Amino acid sequence: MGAALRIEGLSKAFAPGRPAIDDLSLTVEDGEIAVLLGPSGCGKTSTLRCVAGLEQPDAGRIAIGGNEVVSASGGVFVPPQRRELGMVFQSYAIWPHLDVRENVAYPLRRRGVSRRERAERVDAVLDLVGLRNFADRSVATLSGGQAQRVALARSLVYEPRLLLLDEPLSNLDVALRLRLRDELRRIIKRTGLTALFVTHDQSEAIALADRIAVMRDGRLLQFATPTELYNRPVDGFVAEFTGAGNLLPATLLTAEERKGVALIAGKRLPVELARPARSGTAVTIVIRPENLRLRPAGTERLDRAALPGRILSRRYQGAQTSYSVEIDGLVLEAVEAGSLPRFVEGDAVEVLLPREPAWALPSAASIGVPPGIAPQLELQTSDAA
Ligand SMILES: Nc1ncnc2c1ncn2[C@@H]1O[C@H](COP(=O)(O)OP(=O)(O)OP(=O)(O)O)[C@@H](O)[C@H]1O
Repeated sequence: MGAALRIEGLSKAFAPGRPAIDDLSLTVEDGEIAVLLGPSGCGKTSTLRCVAGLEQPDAGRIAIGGNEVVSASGGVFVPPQRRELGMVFQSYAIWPHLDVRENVAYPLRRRGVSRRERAERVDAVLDLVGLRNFADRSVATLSGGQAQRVALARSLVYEPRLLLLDEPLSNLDVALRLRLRDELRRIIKRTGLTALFVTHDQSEAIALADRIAVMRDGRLLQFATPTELYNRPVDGFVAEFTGAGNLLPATLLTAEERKGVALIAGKRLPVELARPARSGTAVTIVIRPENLRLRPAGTERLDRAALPGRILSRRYQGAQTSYSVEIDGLVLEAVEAGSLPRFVEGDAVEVLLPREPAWALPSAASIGVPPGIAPQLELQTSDAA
């Protein structure tokens, strides 16, 4: 028994020279929810369709549960109906002339499952998706969220080897989408199924996934847990695509292996390096706005991690307020939780940098600080503790 899903060297081009999928490799473990995340046109749906057997790749291999279903070079192509997959799409695709129970029972009827077993399995799966009381309702009378749960129940009822979901929540209103995404994770986890889920919505990916695969231009940039991805993005694109982030230019004062100290707005900041780099190298520091703290200027002794600044603008968002803060020529974004904003435009504030080392990416260009400059820069910090 191999991994639940193994994709190796997958490539597909619909037009010459413009690959929709570009040498993509990905392994999804048994019982894992993997999410393909990326901007429109990056190749998420094409990848899912290759796994489903709705598209033939130009190169690469796909194995489901250890069984090869596609090998472009080996001439293997198992048709979709023999891959034992569950599929849920944006459009619910349920039969309008059948009631809820008949819709969910349909795949079992097609597989020749007995009437009695059908009834038991349909009841169990309707319980799971919270639609037991709707079993005899016509699907025409259901809300969007209920209809999508019927589609989900129908794809779960025959216990597929792999569940494929393509933006299944995107037709629903915001409140329902948020509720159903949490429910969806709970339901999939209770069945123990392996799932591959496509979305362009980073908050949906973070809430649903065990691991997220970020794609751009057909390529896989990073495949990692939501916390790893959010806190240790491999590059600026992943950092920005996974949520708001401050990408700040800085210079490494010291560096050893993956640890270092960077100079940012005249302050020394401990950093963790995405890739080993030498002192004097230009880096980009990634700090999430919610990891910065604000306090009124002059309330306490200016300590090592506090940067004096001024509020440029604020955006009140109800549960939180976002601030743009100007610090020594840099503009930082900071977020404060709570429904009452504490600062107004023009306020003098201090920005407290996180205590734990900040994440530093190699910058495209190194500014190459000449030897001897770094110690001088260090002396400029008012309180180099
Ligand atoms: N059948 C097709 N014929 C021609 N080009 C296609 C076809 N399907 C996809 N493409 C192209 O391949 C690229 C990847 O498309 P794909 O649908 O996989 O992206 P996606 O990441 O799922 O985007 P979205 O989030 O908008 O659905 C796009 O440039 C798209 O235009």
